[in-house]
Amino acid sequence: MNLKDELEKIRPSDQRSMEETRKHWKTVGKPLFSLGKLEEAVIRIAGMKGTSSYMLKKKALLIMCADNGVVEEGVTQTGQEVTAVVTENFTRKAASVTLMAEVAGVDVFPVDIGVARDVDHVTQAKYKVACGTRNMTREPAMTRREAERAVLIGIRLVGELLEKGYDIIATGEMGIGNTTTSSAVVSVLLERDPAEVTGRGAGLSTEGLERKIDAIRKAVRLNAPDAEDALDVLAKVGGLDIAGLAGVFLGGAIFHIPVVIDGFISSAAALCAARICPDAVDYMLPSHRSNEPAGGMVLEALGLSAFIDCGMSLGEGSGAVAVIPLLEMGVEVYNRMGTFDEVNIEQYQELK
Ligand SMILES: O=C(O)c1ccc[n+]([C@@H]2O[C@H](COP(=O)([O-])O)[C@@H](O)[C@H]2O)c1
Ligand SMILES: Cc1cc2nc[nH]c2cc1C
Repeated sequence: MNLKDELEKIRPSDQRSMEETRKHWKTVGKPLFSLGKLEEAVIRIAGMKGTSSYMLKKKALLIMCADNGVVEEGVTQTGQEVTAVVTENFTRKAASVTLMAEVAGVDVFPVDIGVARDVDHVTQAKYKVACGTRNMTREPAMTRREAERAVLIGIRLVGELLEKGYDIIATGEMGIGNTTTSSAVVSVLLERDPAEVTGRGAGLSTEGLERKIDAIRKAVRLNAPDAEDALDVLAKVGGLDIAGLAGVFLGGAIFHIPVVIDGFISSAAALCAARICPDAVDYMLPSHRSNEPAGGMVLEALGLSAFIDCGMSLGEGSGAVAVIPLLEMGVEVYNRMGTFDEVNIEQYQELK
């Protein structure tokens, strides 16, 4: 698999299917546009799938798990060993998102793309690019080749889920230190000062937050990532989880499957994918606005608006899984609700 060849397969979403869906919504026996963003999502998914007639039956959550060398700089409240523990808990239904996924009927696929130690029962070792990244305040987090391998793994995993019959993919990640790498990536790509886009992650003291901002400044100064080259940014100041997820977003566009963005880290990956191939945004769906300070900022840069805003900052795919039932409800009304004629109501006129 070659990244350039894969990217050439990406086309914008299908306008005709979107137009048909938009037209049908106007005949559904309810006040026009009253399901708001859900109606738009149903229209956008039609464009992604290239048909106005579809269902969201099989739902998957892909969780990219990886460690980050920058943790050595004291930028996190917990040690990096937590990454492996939570990763293993995904396979035992003992993590928060696995309980949420059970409620939503979403199948969970944890992927060890770069956890520092070997983890049990997680998708095969073939996906592990490295045992964590290097400390970006001292050297590039990874080589360009490693970043590209992680992106290609993300693409490949989407292809495998398509073969298994999945209709929609939620994204998630687990990696102590990945809010530091995400803030670094976002600060470079959006040309923002690190202080504006950096928060407390999974809980950090005010002193720790200062160290985190300093570490990002140091890493960006030392590695000088090229803001015009998202793969360079990923390699120098990103992480294997972010690179893998960027691949998942690109994979959605290649295989015509909607991919749901989760929180801040997942949004940073979506931004990288959008910079690598702008048409990939057509295949992304937002979920929630993360409580990290730049959560909303990244969605805005992507031209997307969150469905829910409830102060979440858990990651793992929790926000993406939370909106799946909402999306299914939108599709259900679109497919099964009677038209004005069928429910004996005279059709409303669209206000001019
Ligand atoms: O998704 C988010 O918006 C989010 C915001 C803050 C923290 N997290 C989760 O917390 C971990 C990263 O936090 P930290 O402080 O170790 O960088 C990582 O495993 C993420 O899943 C996730
Ligand atoms: C316990 C724990 C669970 C997490 N899930 C996602 N990030 C996390 C960070 C910690 C510390």
